[in-house]
Amino acid sequence: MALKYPFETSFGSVDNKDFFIVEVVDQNGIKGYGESVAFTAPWYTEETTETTKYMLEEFLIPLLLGSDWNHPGELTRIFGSVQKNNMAKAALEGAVWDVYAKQNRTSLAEMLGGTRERVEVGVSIGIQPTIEKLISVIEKNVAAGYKRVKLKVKPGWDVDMLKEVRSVFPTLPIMVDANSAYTLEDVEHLRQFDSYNLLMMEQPLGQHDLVDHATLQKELSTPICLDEGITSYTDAKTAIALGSCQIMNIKIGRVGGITEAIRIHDLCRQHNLAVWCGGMLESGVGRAHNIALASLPQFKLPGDISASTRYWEQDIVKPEVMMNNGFIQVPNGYGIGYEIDWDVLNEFKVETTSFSK
Ligand SMILES: O=C(O)CCC(=O)C1=CC=C[C@@H](O)[C@@H]1C(=O)O
Ligand SMILES: [Mg+2]
Repeated sequence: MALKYPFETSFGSVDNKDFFIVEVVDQNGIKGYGESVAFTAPWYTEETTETTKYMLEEFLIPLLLGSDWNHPGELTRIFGSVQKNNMAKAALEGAVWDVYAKQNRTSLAEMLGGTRERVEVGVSIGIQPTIEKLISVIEKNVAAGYKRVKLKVKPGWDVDMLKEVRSVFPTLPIMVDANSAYTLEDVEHLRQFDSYNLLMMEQPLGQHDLVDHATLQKELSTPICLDEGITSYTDAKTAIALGSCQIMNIKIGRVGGITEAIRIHDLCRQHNLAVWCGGMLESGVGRAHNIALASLPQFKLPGDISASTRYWEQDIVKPEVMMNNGFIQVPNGYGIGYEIDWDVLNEFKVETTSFSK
């Protein structure tokens, strides 16, 4: 699916999202859906759309079909014989969770222990060609109702940019995401970010460098949030023990599924760290999973879960995901609470592969 606008980060630009939808059907014909969230190139994590497909076809689907289990919460253990490949695991596990909620005639949000009727959301804005263009993009999103803005930063597009943005939007809740564009040698430079009253600074340093993030957090008053650095419950436990961050971004795909995401949520709740739900430029299917997860109590900060229209001319779910005044209503229909719009999905479909028990 072509994005409405290219999404530029410190690593490069995404113009299209090439992904697949996993459909799981139970013995009674109940269908659940999951989405692979990896990109076509491995810049964000090591996975790509094609590695996800390979891991599912060769390992994860055969494991699912060949094992005995009663609850989607058991899949993390069953998939444990495959190392990493979290986005592949999450695509399948998410579809099973959807079936399970539908079998139990409840919404996915309720099944997961969600407590919110609506979730607060913000918008993530990529690097723009000019400051003027950035300011007009922010204006447009604020006018649409988004109340928190995340700005991508990299060396050369950071403090000067923030100074100008802050002069136009003095009170707007703003955060930045560096996708590991800095090192500890930049500490004096990064200290300047403290002047701009930022909600947080997301993943400034190396992807898995929890030690350097802990050192940096002691130097900055801006809270550090980890994204790429948290790929499991164990990472979250280590980051908390070291003081590597004050906030965590939870992405279902990055941590290997909903079950692991909830374990991290519960751990952060025990330690009083706020979490929020990150995005991967998903279609409506992945977005629906994010909305359900973000209804859990420790999701205390707005997530990167924008409306379908922010990225897509036409989404593959009906109704499309809608944002109203900075909030998305948590659907109360069974499962993910959105239907697949097959007319639209079939227009984008390249191939289908089926597996059965
Ligand atoms: O899906 C969204 O709206 C958020 C997108 C977003 O900010 C990101 C998606 C994927 C990789 C990154 O560039 C970035 C992030 O790091 O959170
Ligand atoms: Mg990020």
